[in-house]
Amino acid sequence: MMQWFRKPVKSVELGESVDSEVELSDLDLDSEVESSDLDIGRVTTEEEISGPILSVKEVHRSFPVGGGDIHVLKGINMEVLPGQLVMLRGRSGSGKTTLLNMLGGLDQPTSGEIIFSGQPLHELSDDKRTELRRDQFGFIFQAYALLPLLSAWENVELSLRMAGVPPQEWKKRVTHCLEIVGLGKRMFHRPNELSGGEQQRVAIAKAIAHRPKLLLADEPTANLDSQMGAQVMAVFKNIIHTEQVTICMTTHDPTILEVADHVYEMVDGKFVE
Ligand SMILES: Nc1ncnc2c1ncn2[C@@H]1O[C@H](COP(=O)(O)OP(=O)(O)OP(=O)(O)O)[C@@H](O)[C@H]1O
Repeated sequence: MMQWFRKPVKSVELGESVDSEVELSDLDLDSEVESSDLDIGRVTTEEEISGPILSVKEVHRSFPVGGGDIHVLKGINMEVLPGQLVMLRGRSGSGKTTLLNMLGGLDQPTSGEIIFSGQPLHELSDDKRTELRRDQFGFIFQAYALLPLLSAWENVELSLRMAGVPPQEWKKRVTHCLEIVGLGKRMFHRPNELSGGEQQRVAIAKAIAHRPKLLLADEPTANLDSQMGAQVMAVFKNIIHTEQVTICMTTHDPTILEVADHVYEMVDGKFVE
């Protein structure tokens, strides 16, 4: 059995510099987890001591372009442990999104292995990968992917409906998810009645509603100012505890790196130290 340790991380300060658009008191972080828990000491589960949730071995990805091949990923190796927040950092075009798509089963490597919770993603049929994505993965993209005519509540409910969660569970789960992202008082607002940071937090609630094991986020703070970005990161740290989710995300933003358990620096399709 492999034992692992969490690197102590600095949590995002939630109580400072409140701006007018976002009420930080909305963040009900203390209802289920003490703020001090954001840094340290939580109970290690059986799964955590049993090894990585995601294991990537020698992954390459090429795309056919104009009669030739463009080699985008050039031998990626990584391991993600349950409950970690892992960031992929690198310049535009370095291959971050290509890798994230692969980790989420949206694309297949040209060669190499991706093992998720013991299952070889790279060998699964399209149908099996679709099923896995629906049940065990959550996705957050830069553009919030919220339906503009639906309220925050309805947007989150829709994702439960699509995941096949029984209707009698929707109300409790939608309320819970919106509360843990700090939107208990904004549940019936439509996206255009919310700030960018709030919309991104609805997108997080939507992505975790069906209780995924792995959350994949592509530049989740890219369109946000630094305060809103910090709030999104605080929500990420919180849901790792409350929802037992593992998070892999891409970023350009050097100011949020300190909340990561591990940062992989990507240059031209490879990780560098
Ligand atoms: N389907 C594809 N066909 C051809 N080339 C592709 C394809 N997908 C990605 N690429 C190329 O792979 C390289 C890496 O793209 P990728 O989107 O992964 O970079 P990135 O690091 O996420 O960049 P950004 O930070 O700008 O989003 C780019 O040069 C891109 O043009």
